[in-house]
Amino acid sequence: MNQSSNLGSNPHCGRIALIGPMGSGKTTVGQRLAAALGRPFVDLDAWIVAHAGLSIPEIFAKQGEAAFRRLELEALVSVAQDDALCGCVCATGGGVVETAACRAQLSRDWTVIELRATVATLAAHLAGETAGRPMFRDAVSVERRILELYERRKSLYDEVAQFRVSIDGRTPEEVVHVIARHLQEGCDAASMDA
Ligand SMILES: Nc1ncnc2c1ncn2[C@@H]1O[C@H](COP(=O)(O)OP(=O)(O)OP(=O)(O)O)[C@@H](O)[C@H]1O
Ligand SMILES: O=C(O)C1=C[C@@H](O)[C@@H](O)[C@H](O)C1
Ligand SMILES: [Mg+2]
Repeated sequence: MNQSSNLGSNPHCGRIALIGPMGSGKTTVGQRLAAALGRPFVDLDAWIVAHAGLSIPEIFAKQGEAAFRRLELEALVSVAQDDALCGCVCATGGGVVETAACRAQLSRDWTVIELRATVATLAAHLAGETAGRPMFRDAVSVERRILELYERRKSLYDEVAQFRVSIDGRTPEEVVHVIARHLQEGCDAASMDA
């Protein structure tokens, strides 16, 4: 299924950014969506790790969260300016919306799609994977931290997202299908999927 020819009518339909909390499937869905659309895929977290030569926990530990957020902005801007990544699907990090300049960049140059999930779904997806993650450091419980982060970021996701997809009870392939259909409709459909 190569649908890239259907995406030209909307000025934002060049680059596609997936946003949403950790564990919502941005990387998993992003890879599959890019393959389905015949577009390049880029994962912002992986881009940062490759360019910094450090893992994300190492960046947080050695340079702090503010430095990570600067790298995240640098990564987003670089991807947006890279001709080889024209029309790419980009899986962002869960906290990309915390930086105002990232939100401005996303609003200006990207089709932004938010993946939404309940705390239970996110916790299930992250099971066994939260131990080394900086945002789960000192967390009382995984569920509590997921909720805290979501409450802090909810309005920020809302500010930049043009379309929202609930992933609860859907396979990655089903999520891809919902997004691809929305893009095919020229991004004009309702802002939340049915
Ligand atoms: N719709 C889905 N159904 C079932 N499992 C899923 C779904 N989406 C993602 N997963 C699983 O959840 C886990 C987290 O997915 P993924 O790494 O894609 O999330 P992410 O949003 O990129 O997270 P992060 O912000 O940490 O990068 C993976 O094990 C993945 O296989
Ligand atoms: O939610 C967050 O703040 C983060 C999410 C991950 O994707 C990484 O970008 C990093 O661990 C920070
Ligand atoms: Mg990811």
